[in-house]
Amino acid sequence: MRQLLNSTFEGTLRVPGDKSITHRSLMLAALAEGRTEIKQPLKSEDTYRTMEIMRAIGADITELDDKWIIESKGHEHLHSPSAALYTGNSGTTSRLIIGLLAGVGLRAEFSGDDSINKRPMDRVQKPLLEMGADIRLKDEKYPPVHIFPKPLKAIDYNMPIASAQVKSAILLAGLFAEGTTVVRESSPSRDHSEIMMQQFGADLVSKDGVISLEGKKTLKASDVTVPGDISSAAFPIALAILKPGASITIENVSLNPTRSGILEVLEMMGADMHIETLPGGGEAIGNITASYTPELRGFNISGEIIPRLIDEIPILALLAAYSSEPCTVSDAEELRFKETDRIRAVVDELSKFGIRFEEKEDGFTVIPGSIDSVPETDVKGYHDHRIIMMLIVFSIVSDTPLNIDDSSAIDISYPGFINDLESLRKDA
Ligand SMILES: O=C(O)C1=C[C@@H](OP(=O)(O)O)[C@@H](O)[C@H](O)C1
Ligand SMILES: C=C(OP(=O)(O)O)C(=O)O
Repeated sequence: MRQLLNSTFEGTLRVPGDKSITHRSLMLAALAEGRTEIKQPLKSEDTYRTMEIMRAIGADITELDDKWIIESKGHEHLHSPSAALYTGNSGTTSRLIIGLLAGVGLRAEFSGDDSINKRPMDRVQKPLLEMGADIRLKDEKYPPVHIFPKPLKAIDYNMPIASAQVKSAILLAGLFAEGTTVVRESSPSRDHSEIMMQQFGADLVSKDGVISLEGKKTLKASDVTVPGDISSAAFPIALAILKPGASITIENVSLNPTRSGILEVLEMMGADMHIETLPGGGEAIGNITASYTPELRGFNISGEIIPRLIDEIPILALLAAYSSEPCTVSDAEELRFKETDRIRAVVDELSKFGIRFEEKEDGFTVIPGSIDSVPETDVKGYHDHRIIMMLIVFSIVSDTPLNIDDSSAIDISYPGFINDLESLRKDA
């Protein structure tokens, strides 16, 4: 990483495929009858956990260089796994497979790594119990999760939190339930499951925050081309904005409005950024060019935008530290239930450099003007990919080595991160 210091960054990049879309395409391909090609999938720790689980329940998956081919005889031919499943560090795998396994009517048990085994699963269990599922949790909240086969009936569910993982688990179960499953959201969370279920032939309508899905319909295989992940793109974009002389274009990245809240905040901050939308159906895609912006304005975000940028808040905190005005994030208590408590992690690590925060239960305010000199410092990554990549961007922007205890978790979502930055490096 030290080779990235004292450089500037210029050029064009394609970030790896979208993690949320890759997980869902593996799951829907396993449930559908026929052959699905997933083009440009994200090959990362988290998506391999989903792949292994789809194999363990009977999907036939071939990995080629630039695509995965999934052949399945449909959900009726899937079977209970012969051993306990492992979801690693992946919240999306863990939450979504509860809905999928209960929906198909399989018997299974799973747990994950130390972080997953501390993340709440009762948020998914609750609506599924209402559907008639039999799901048991450790201490009524955590993995190991045990799922037993039971017939399901549709429910009408008001989402108590904005969570695409909970919504998707209900919809995956609803595919096989008797009746019409309805999910009501007050703030829109990412809608990849809805878009992809429609593509695979589900009878699903989504309008004004109400999603209705008819149960007991057979899915048909359908090819998926995975766009670049805007959550991964956020790191080189932030680098471009903060690093004098930098200008980076990210091509072919998801611009789905339920994911692109970060771009709205960068506009509020007055970042030098140009967005070009590309034609196509389904998921919105485009190219983003971001360039060094010497003066950044503040922001104050809360409410409906939060789920649309939830994974970008660690890197937004770094951008906020370089702003000339206060920056406030509220209504983001969900950050405390991610790979680590991301509010604590951001505040604890960035405070080491004199960056001043007012921490709240549901977010923080960053006080302007607090960065002056950045000394070489030991920092912690908490085995959280988003925290680690934020710290790496900070190190590069400040031209200061930051000694991160362990960077291996980058592979959870963006295995080629350092190489991609290296490819953009121009010696200063
Ligand atoms: O459904 C998904 O693919 C995801 C939903 C979000 O989690 P929540 O549903 O817990 O908000 C997000 O933080 C996570 O990275 C991926
Ligand atoms: C929170 C994340 O993922 P997951 O919930 O799938 O572990 C993330 O990718 O930032």
